[in-house]
Amino acid sequence: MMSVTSIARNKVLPFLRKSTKMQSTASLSSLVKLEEKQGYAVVSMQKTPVNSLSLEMIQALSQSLIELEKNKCKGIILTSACPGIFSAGLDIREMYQPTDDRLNQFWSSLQTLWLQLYGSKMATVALINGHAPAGGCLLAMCCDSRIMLNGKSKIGLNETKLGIVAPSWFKDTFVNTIGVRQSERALQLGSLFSPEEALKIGLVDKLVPDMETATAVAEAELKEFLQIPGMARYLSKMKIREAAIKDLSETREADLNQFVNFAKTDAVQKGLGLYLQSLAKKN
Ligand SMILES: CCCCCCCCCC/C=C/CC(=O)SCCNC(=O)CCNC(=O)[C@H](O)C(C)(C)COP(=O)(O)OP(=O)(O)OC[C@H]1O[C@@H](n2cnc3c(N)ncnc32)[C@H](O)[C@@H]1OP(=O)(O)O
Repeated sequence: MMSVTSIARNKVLPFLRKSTKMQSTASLSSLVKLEEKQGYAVVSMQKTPVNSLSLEMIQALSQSLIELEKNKCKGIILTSACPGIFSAGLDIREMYQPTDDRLNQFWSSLQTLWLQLYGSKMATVALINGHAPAGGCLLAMCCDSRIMLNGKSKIGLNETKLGIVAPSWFKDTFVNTIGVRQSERALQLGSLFSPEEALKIGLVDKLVPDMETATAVAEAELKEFLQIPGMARYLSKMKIREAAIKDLSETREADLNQFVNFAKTDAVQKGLGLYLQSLAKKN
């Protein structure tokens, strides 16, 4: 098995682990690119056009983290290869008129990815090089630090604008990042923030003017985290995150049932259908 450190610089890592529920190696590796750098890896989402988090995309991200941790990778920069978009969040088509089996797999895979990334022993930096609504914002918040490209992109948990409700673990991640009051307001309003606004409320840590600067700043940020003794850094992170992680770990089944029942209601299905139409009409 190839290790992250043994592959040639910038070479794409194949996905090697097999699982009955997981997609094939070829389909997963086309969605996420892993590049080895000196002592860390860049994880680029490359599901065109908008890195929507479909079941396959979620599993590809999960699989990447499994491989990286197995290969003793110490840190990652999570970013996007899609111009102008970090991630458009959950693939709305997964929730619209789904089959029960697929909807279950979809949500359960998302729970797994959140538990992996939010609780990762690796140091994690999100390089948010474009829009990051809802699930895209969640992915970024799972990281230890967020660098955002300044410009027209927006970031936030906009679920209520779609007539859906961010689950407790989305809320916990938000509260742990920006605090209770800002979260209460932004969750209700489904606020999407400009990079400047996101910086002001602590949703992102640094802004960068262009991609060249972004890469350098993200690398420097990751190195700062990696200079700290790993166990001390990880256990300190867990002091903040462990309650939320424990909560979902202990209530996964109930959370899954709640999501499935909620997603299948007529009101939610109608709302998602209209939202999909409005996205399609734009083009
Ligand atoms: C009682 C309590 C119980 C609680 C339990 C229930 C909990 C349920 C919670 C579920 C949580 C959901 C979290 C989410 O992530 S929902 C998704 C939210 N995402 C969005 O709102 C983003 C929508 N997209 C956009 O705003 C824009 O696309 C963009 C990201 C700003 C990019 O704009 P741009 O102009 O560049 O691109 P287009 O809009 O033209 O899009 C290109 C094509 O991509 C399709 N698209 C976009 N986003 C999505 C998406 N999220 N899922 C699927 N498809 C998407 C779009 O339709 C275009 O497709 P087309 O080319 O075929 O027209």
